[in-house]
Amino acid sequence: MARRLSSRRSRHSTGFVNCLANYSVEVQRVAGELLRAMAENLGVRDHSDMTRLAASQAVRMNYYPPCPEAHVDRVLGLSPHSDAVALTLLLQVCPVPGLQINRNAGWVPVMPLPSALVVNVGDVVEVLTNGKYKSVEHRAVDNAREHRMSITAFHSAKFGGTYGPLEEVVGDEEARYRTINVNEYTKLMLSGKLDGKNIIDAMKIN
Ligand SMILES: O=C(O)CCC(=O)C(=O)O
Ligand SMILES: [Fe+2]
Repeated sequence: MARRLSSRRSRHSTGFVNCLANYSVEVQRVAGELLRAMAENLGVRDHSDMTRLAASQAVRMNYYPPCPEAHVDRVLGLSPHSDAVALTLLLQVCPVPGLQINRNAGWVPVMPLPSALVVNVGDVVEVLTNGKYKSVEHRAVDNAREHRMSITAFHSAKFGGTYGPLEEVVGDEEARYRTINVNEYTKLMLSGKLDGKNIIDAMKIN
């Protein structure tokens, strides 16, 4: 009996692991394609200047239990922040709304659409494009009666290179952000807390 249970459990977890592995590969491919399209849109000749921003990936599952105290002034699922990575692809797993973006100083809900991915421009894309693409500040609110789940796939460059405004994009303008090595940037990212656009503020020149 115990053996049957454990083999069933391992069959289940194999299914889960395979499913997650396939999902992460496909989503990483989509992130690369989106970055390629951005490069083209910005006139960046070597697309790899942008596509390298999807070379590494981290996947996180967010679970928000029902919260009777849910009220934006008292309890939040996730505090306002921009993603400090390059590009986030987010799947809202449940039909329960919760994600909101900051637009014109107000919070706008992003309603879940079945099978649709939400794409969040992250701080690293803002830096490389010298602010032509801006990272989006967002937050998650809890629901009083229903639980909610989201899966976020964060994309960044591999360690070893640098993050800084691309010369081709800056052109005759001034670079508005510092250039920093990826390892240093990652330390900065991991040492900070979720607090609005604090990382991009630290990257701004002046
Ligand atoms: O749950 C959500 O919709 C937002 C998740 C999020 O912003 C994050 O994981 O960084
Ligand atoms: Fe986020």
